[in-house]
Amino acid sequence: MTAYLVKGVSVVGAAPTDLLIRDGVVAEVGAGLTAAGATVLDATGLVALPGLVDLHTHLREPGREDAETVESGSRAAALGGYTAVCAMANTSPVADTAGVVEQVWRLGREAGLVDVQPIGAVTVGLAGERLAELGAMADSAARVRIFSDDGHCVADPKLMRRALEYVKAFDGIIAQHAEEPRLTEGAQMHEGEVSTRLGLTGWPAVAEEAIIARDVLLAEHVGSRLHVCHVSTAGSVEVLRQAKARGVRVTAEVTPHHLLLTDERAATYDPVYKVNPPLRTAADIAALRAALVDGVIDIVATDHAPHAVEDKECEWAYARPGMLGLETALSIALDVLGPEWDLIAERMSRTPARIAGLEGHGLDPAPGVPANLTLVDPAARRVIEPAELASRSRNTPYARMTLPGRIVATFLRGEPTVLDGKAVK
Ligand SMILES: NC(=O)N[C@@H](CC(=O)O)C(=O)O
Ligand SMILES: [Zn+2]
Ligand SMILES: [Zn+2]
Repeated sequence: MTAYLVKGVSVVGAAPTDLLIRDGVVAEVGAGLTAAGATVLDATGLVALPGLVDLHTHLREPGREDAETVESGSRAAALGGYTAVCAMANTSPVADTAGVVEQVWRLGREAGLVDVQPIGAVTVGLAGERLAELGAMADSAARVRIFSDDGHCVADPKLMRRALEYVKAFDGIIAQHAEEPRLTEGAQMHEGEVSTRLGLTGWPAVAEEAIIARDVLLAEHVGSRLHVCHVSTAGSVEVLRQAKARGVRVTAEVTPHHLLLTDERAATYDPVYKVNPPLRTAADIAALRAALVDGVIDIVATDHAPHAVEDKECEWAYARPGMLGLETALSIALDVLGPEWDLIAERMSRTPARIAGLEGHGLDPAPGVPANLTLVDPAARRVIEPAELASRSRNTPYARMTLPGRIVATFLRGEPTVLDGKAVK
């Protein structure tokens, strides 16, 4: 195993120092380190962050390997600075049994680029009718702790209650895609001025807010853990703020795209901007940013949703919702938050690792800590070229945009997965 001596790096924004990475851990931290035989990396001007952790990734394997595989998604993640991702259950077949979650977990191990933690489905086939084998998935080799029907809402309140009760036994979490389906029938975009102007059926904010309000009450009643996926409205932030103030065990995520892009993008009719929940208004964005800073929203999660060309390059109404996120998330966070390294580390690494219970992740580089970390060049700017992405899909909403920040290197347990901005394997 090669040792790496990282010279002159700023650890989470602190004064420059050196890091010695050896035998899978950060062996030493301090100025003027030397180490015979170590590969020296000049990290002048670079910032070291704990490896990023994504609580919400769609890897599409099994079933849609043309859009993404565990391996291609893992490579995209590593290039984005991630060392761990949680893989959503809406694959084909659905990850609703011990067999499927173990398959995804094993594929992640074989790829060896990030730790892939499968999320299990809440209901059989995501159909919302009966609970999947939550206990068997929890007891499997994949040790599933987060369950989600993401892509669909667990709309039945009784089923949601039973799911929350069931996972309480092993301190599991239900991650809800909050969308009251009766309020979003035929919806194509955010319901508001722009949808009226374009004549497209709207997806009202209340469809999200009503489910979050219900679910925080259910979680409070049961005393169980709820996680809210891709929060997108100012009203949702207020519901979460009140719930947290009462001590409800709820955590919430926001995506990079909901922090940056508005519903005005739909006026292009380019389906790359079609996503669930839909892009909202500038006022929503302002509320989401403030909530991310004050902690009402706990984390940034990508909702990386790769789609094949035929599912995206078609008429808006027929296009699948979703956009890529892994390779651009850190850049969007930098753009939105500025070089607030401690906040970025908190929202993109430490807190998601803690929520998901991922051991060895989300820890700042320090002596003895597993070397799961990423090196960022904050001064670099890059033009996003879809064809250059490692994802098998091309549906990035940031095509040809110039974004700040570049991932220079990523280490997983002391082994580089990215060096000099390129994937190592
Ligand atoms: N976000 C999306 O628009 N799409 C996701 C599903 C989801 O996250 O709801 C997908 O699987 O493509
Ligand atoms: Zn969703
Ligand atoms: Zn999703």
